[in-house]
Amino acid sequence: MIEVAGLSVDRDGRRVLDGVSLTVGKGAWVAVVGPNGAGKSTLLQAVAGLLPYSGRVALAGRTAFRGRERARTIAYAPQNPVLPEDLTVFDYTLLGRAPHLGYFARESARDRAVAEAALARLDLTGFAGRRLGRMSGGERQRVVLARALAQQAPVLLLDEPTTALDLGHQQQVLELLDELRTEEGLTVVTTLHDLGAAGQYADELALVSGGRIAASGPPGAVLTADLVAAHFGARVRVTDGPDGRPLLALERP
Ligand SMILES: Nc1ncnc2c1ncn2[C@@H]1O[C@H](COP(=O)(O)OP(=O)(O)OP(=O)(O)O)[C@@H](O)[C@H]1O
Repeated sequence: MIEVAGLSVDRDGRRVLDGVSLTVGKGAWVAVVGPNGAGKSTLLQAVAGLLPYSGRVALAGRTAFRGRERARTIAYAPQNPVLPEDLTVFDYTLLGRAPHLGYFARESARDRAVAEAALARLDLTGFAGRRLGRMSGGERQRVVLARALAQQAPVLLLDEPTTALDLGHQQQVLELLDELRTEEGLTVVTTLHDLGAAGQYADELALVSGGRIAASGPPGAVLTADLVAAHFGARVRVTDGPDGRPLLALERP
């Protein structure tokens, strides 16, 4: 579903991604992990077509998109979105339907139903009439995810979708993404700072470090104490969980 080959990106004249290659199959969940400034968000933005790059990015075999076609293929939720403070939660979520509307067309009853369903999945039904400027950080983050879901694109690119969420909502969002890919065949790419969550949910991890892919593969191959020490400068103990997925615990140096 996503094929990235030899992807390089320069920002302010500095190479921040250098020859990155990554393949994500339909229905797969790849977690992009790595230290601060490694290039994770840049990778997602380039795949979403929001940054100029060199190299190849193909989505469902296509490299060129016209108009709103890309937005019908990919829903992207940024790490730090700028939200219009006066817009209501419902109207913001409804913006996710824009790629499906004809020019000058109004949203249909079905578009409104899709937006309502997305809000319900993120526990936000009671907030539909609230203005975005009056929401907490975690509530706003869930609204951004609701808008991405309302887009009904087959590929979800989510930059740190759980950072502002309390533990219960983190689990809810991660379970929801798992359900979307296993039951509806969506392809999911997330950046995740929480390596434990990445190891529990993704089927593959891509470790980005210094603008390159330093390691990739199933969670057990990437979440090793040595790789975590080498790329994050952190000391962790890794054990096998009951399902064979790695469990990480921080160890004091
Ligand atoms: N708008 C920008 N203009 C110029 N340089 C940028 C911009 N955004 C990010 N960078 C630089 O590009 C590099 C990669 O940044 P990026 O945001 O992709 O990292 P990241 O891995 O997502 O980091 P974090 O974990 O801190 O979110 C960093 O060196 C960063 O300073």
